[in-house]
Amino acid sequence: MKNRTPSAGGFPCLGLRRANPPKRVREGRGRDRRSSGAGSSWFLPSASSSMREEIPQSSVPLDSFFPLVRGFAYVLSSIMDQQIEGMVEYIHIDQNEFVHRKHRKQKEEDIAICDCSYNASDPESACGERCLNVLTSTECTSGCCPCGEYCRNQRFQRNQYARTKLFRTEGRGWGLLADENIKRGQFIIEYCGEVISWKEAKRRSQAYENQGMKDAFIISLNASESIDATRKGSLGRFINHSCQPNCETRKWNVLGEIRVGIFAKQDILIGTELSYDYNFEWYGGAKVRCLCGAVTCSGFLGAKSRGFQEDTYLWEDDDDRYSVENIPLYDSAEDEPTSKLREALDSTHFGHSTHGRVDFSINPNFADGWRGTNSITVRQQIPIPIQDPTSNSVKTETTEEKNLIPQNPQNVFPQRNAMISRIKSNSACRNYQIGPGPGVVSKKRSKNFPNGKPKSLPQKQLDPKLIAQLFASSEARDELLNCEDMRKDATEQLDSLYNEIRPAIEEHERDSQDSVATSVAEKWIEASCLKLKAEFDLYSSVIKHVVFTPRKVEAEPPEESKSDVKYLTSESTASEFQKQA
Ligand SMILES: C[S@@+](CC[C@H](N)C(=O)[O-])C[C@H]1O[C@@H](n2cnc3c(N)ncnc32)[C@H](O)[C@@H]1O
Repeated sequence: MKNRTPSAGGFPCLGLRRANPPKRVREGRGRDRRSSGAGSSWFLPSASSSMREEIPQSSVPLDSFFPLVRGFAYVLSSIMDQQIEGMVEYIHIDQNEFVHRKHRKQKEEDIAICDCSYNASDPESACGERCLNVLTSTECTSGCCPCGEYCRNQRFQRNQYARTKLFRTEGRGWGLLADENIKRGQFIIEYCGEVISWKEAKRRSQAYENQGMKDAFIISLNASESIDATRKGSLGRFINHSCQPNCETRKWNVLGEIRVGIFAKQDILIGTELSYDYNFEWYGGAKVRCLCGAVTCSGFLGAKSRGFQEDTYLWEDDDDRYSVENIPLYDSAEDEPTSKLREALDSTHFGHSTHGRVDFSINPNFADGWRGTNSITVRQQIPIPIQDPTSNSVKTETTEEKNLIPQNPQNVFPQRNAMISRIKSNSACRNYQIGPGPGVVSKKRSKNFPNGKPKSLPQKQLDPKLIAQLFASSEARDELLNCEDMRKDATEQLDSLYNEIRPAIEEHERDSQDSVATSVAEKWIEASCLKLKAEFDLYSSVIKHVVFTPRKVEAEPPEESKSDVKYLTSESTASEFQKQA
C-alpha cells in the first residue's frame, strides 16, 4: 500500500513537510540552521511495520485507523510545517515506484518454487535459511510456496521491517535507530524510492546539486537503474553512512524485480543508530566529508563510488561536511594517505571534537511524538555502557568495534570495494585502455594526484621464445615455453571475458562510474589474477634460468674450448636480453 499525499491538506501521510518549500533545497543544513530549536517537538510514526496490516507489531498500526489518522495528521501537518526545520519534503512510500518503465509482472515459468514444507513442531523450517529460494536471495511467491501462509521468505512483500525510529543527529542531519533489539542477518527495512534509469539518475543528481540540495538519496539498483528516494521513499532513506557500519544493503529478487534491503551485519541493540557503508551503492552529487567518526573512516562519503559528478564541492562555512581544505583527495585505496588523512581529520574542523572524536551531544529534538518517549542523547564515539535495553540513549558500537579494527592500514578499506574500484586500474585491465591510455594523465587525474604520479607506464615486452633459444638446457627451454603458453592462454581468456563484459564496463565508463556489478568485477578479477600469475611465473622462470642455466653455444666453438660450458653471469645475460628485447 502506498502512502501518498492526500489531496486535501497536502500532508504526505507518514511523510514530512516543512515550511517554505521554495527555500528548501538551498536552505542548507548547517548544524545551526537545521536545528529546530530547543524545546520544539514534532511527530513521526515508528518506522517499523506500522504501514501494514498483516504483521502484528506493537508499534502504532496507522493503516488500521487511517481515516482517523488522516484527520489527525492534517491538524498535525500545520504544526509540523512550522516546527520541522531542515527536513526536505518527501512522500512516504513502502514500495518502489517505477518511473521509466512498468513494474514487471512475474511470468509463471519464472516462479521459483522451493522444496520446503511446513512442520508445526519446527516452524522455523518453513523457508528458513536452508530454503533454496533463500539461498539464492529470491523471495517465495505468495500463493506458490509449499509452506503457504507459514512461508518466512516473503519479507519484502510483507514489509516485515524491524522497528526503527527517526532521530536528529548533530552534523549528519536525520538518522534512523533501532527501536528494538535486532538480530544479525535480520531484514531491517527496504530502501524504497523511484526506480529510474541511469541517465535519469545522473540528470537528477546534477539537478539536485544545482539546486543546492546536500543530502543525496540515489543508490544503484542494477547496471542500468537506480533508486532515487529524494522525493519519494521509505524510512530507509534516513540511514546514514558509516565506514564501520552495523548494517549492509542486499539485493533480493522479489517477484521478478530486484529490490534493495538493509540487513543487520551484526546483533544491534535497541537505541543504536543504524548505518551502512555507502561506498558500493551511493551516488551522491557533491563530495561530502564523512562524519561517521570511525577510526577507519575513509574521509568522504562514497569516496569509492565517486558519484555522478567528479570533483564538485559545496563549500559551506558552517557545515563541517562541506569544508575540505587540508584534506588530501584521493580515489583509490593504494593512493590513500591514510595516516595523513586521519591526522588532518583529527586536527581540523570538528567543532565538537575531543581528541579527534566527534561528540554529537545532547539533542533535545528527538522525533518521537507517536511513541511518547523522552528526548534522547546521541553520542558518537563516546561509548555509552548499555545496560538497560529500554534506555533512551542512542548507542554506538565504537568501543567493541574499535577493538576489532585491524591496525594495519592496508586493512582499513573494505577489500571488496577496493577490488571493484581497481577494476579499471589494475595492470591487466590497463592493457585494455579503459579510461585514459597508458601514460596519459588527465587533467582531472592530476588534480586528484597533485604529484602527477602517472598510474600506468608503457611496458617493454620480452619475447620468451627468443630468450628460450639462449639456454643450453632443454628443460629450461621447455619450462619457459610452457610458461609462455600459460601466459597466452590466460591473456586469451581475459580477452574473451573482456568482450563478454565490454557492454557493462563501457556503460559504466560512459556514466563515469567507478564500480560495475560485483559478479562482473569478480570474474574480471579472477581472470586478471590468472593472467598476472602466469606473467609472474614466466618472468620468474626467466630470471631463474638467467642466473642458473648454462647458455647455449650458438656458433661451433673452437676445438680447444669444446668441452667448456659457458655459464652466463647475470650481467652478461642482462645485456643479451636487452639486445633481444
Ligand atoms: C541518504 S541521506 C541520509 C539521511 C540524511 N541524514 C537526512 O537528514 O535526510 C544521505 C545524506 O546524509 C548525510 N550523511 C549521511 N551519512 C553521513 C556521514 N557519515 N557523514 C556526514 N554526512 C552524512 C549526507 O548529507 C548525505 O548526502
